[in-house]
Amino acid sequence: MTTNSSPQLWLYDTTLRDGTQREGLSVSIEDKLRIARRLDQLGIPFIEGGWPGANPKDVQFFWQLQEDPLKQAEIVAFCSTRRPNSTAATEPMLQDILAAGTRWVTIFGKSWDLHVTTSLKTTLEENLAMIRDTIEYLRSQGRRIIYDAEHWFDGYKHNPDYALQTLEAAIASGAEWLVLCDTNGGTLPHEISQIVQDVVRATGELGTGELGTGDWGLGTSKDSSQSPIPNPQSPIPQIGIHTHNDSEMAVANAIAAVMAGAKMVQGTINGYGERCGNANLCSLIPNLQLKLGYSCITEDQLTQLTEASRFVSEVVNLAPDEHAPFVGLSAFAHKGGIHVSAVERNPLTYEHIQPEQVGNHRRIVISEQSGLSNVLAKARSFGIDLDHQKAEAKQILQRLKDLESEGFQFEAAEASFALLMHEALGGRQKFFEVKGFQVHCDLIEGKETSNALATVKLAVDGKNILEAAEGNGPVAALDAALRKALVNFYPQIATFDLTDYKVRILNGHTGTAAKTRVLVESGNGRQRWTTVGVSTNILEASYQAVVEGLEYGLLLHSQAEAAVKASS
Ligand SMILES: CC(=O)SCCNC(=O)CCNC(=O)[C@H](O)C(C)(C)COP(=O)(O)OP(=O)(O)OC[C@H]1O[C@@H](n2cnc3c(N)ncnc32)[C@H](O)[C@@H]1OP(=O)(O)O
Ligand SMILES: CC(=O)C(=O)O
Repeated sequence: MTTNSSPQLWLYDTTLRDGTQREGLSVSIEDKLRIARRLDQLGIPFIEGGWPGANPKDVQFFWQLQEDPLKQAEIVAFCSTRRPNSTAATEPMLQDILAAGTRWVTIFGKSWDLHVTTSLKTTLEENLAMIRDTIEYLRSQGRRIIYDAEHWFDGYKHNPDYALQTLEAAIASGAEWLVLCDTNGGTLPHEISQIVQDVVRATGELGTGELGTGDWGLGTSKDSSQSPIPNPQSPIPQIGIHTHNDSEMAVANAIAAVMAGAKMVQGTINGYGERCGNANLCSLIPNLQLKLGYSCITEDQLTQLTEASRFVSEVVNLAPDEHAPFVGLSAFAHKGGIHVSAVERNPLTYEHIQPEQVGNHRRIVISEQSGLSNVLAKARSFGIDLDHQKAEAKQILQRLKDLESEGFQFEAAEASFALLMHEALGGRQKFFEVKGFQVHCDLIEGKETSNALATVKLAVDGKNILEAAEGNGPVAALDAALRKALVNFYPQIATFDLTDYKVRILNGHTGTAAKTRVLVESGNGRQRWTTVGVSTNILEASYQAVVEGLEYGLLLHSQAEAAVKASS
C-alpha cells in the first residue's frame, strides 16, 4: 500500500512507439488515439506517442492531440539526434518534432563508440556535438528534454569514459532526464544495478547549469501549472531506465535500476516492443507499487490495470497472454486440488497479491487435477448448494475424473460441467430428448463449397419431431437442424449462435480410429458458454457438444426468467 510519503516514480509508456516496433503489430491513428486516452485514464504521466517525421501517421497523431488534448498525461514526441555533419536548426525531422507541439521531447543518442563509428559512420567528437546541438536547439525552442542513452549498458561496458562523455553532453545542453537504455536486452540485473549506481554517482559529479526552470507554455496535455511532472530546480538530471526483454530480464532489470536510484521507468503495456519486447508495465507497476512501496499511479487506477491490458491487446489485435503475471486470465486461476482447498481457507496460501488490487479475479478450474474443494467452489459459482459431506459431491468428482480420462476436458467447458452437476444432483431440466441424427455430405468435383444435409430426431414434451436442414458443412447443418426442430418450442433459440468450434485429436497414433474432442462455444448476445463432446466419430463428438450448447442456453434462459419472477 502506498502512502503520501511513498517515494515517487515516474512511469513512461512507449507502447505507441517502441511497442509498435514489435513484429506483427500495426495500429491506425484512431487506434493510437484510443490507446493514448486509455493510458491517460490509467494515470501514466508520460506517454511517448511516436516519432513525428518518421511516418505521416505519427505526424497526424500529434496534430490530433493538439486539437483534443489528453487530460493528465504529457504526450512526448520521440526523435534521434540530428544527422552527422548537419545542424539541428536545418534538420527536417527536428522541425517535425517542433510541429508536434509537445512540451516534452525524447531524443535518443549513441552511447556506444561502436555505434558511432559503425552505424553513424562518424567520429566520437561529432556524436557528442550531435547530442549537444540537438538538445540545445530544442531547448532554445522551449522544449523539455528526456535523453534516451541508446545502448547505454553495452557502451559503458566497452568504453565507460566515452559513454560518460555522452551523458555529460546531454546534461550540459539541458536534458532533464537521462534514460539509460539496455537496447539489446542482454544485460543482467547485477550489472544494471552496478552501472546505475555508477551513473547516479557520476552524474552527481557531472551536474552543471540550471535545468528545468521553464514553464514553456506549450504542450498537448493539461495546463502546465497542473502538471504532474516535477519541475526539477536541481542542476542534476534524474535517471531513468529503459529495458528490453531479450534475456527475459526486462522487468527484473528495470526493478534493479529503480533500486539503484532510477526515478523513471520506461516500458510498454503487455511488454510489446522490438524483437522480444520491452519491460512490461503490467508487471512493473504492481511490483513497484505493491511490493516495493513506490508511488506510480493511484490505487484506484491500479485496479484498472487488467482491463487496460486487455483493452490494448484488443485494439492492437493480438491475443492476450492468458498466463501473463498479474493481468492474465490464469494469473489467479487455481487448478490443483491442494491449492484450491488451501485458497478457499485463506487466499494468501497460493496468491502473492489480492487479484482485485490489479483488477483481476480468482478463478477455480475444474479438471482431473481437482479435489472436492474445486467441485464445491464451482457448485457455489453455479448457485448450487453442495455440501462436502454429501455423497453426490464425491460422485461428481469421480464422474469428472472418469470422463477426463476418456478425453473430456472440462476446464474450458464449464457449461458441460454445470450440466453434469445438475444431472448428478437429479435436477437436470429435460428441455428436449435427442433420438438420433443423420448427416449426408456432397463433395462434388469442381464445386467450391461442399453441401451437407442433416436430419435430427427429437422429442419435446413427449412430441416427436423430425427436422432437416442444410449447411455448408456437417456441423453447420446439424446445428441448423437442431435449432429448426426446437425454435417453435423455445423461441429464445433464435438468439443463440455458435461462436467457436475447436477440434483436437486425442490419440493420434491410432489414425482414423483416434478419439476426437470437440469444444463448441455458444452465445446469446450477452453471455458465452462452452460445451464439450468426445467420440471416435467427429460428427458424434460435435453433435454432443452442439446439443449441450443449446441445452445450456435454455437453462440460462430459464434461470433468468425464474430470477425475474422471484424479484417481482
Ligand atoms: C533503439 C530504438 O528503438 S531507436 C528507434 C528506432 N525506430 C525506428 O527506426 C522506426 C522509425 N524509423 C524510420 O521511419 C526510419 O528509419 C527513419 C525515417 C528514422 C530514417 O529513415 P532513412 O533516412 O531512410 O534511414 P535508415 O532507416 O535507412 O537509416 C537510419 C539512419 O539514421 C541514422 N541514425 C541512427 N541513429 C541515429 C542517431 N541517434 N542520431 C542520428 N542519426 C542516427 C543512421 O546512421 C542512418 O543514417 P544514414 O541513412 O545516413 O546511413
Ligand atoms: C531508445 C530505445 O528504444 C532503446 O534504446 O531501446
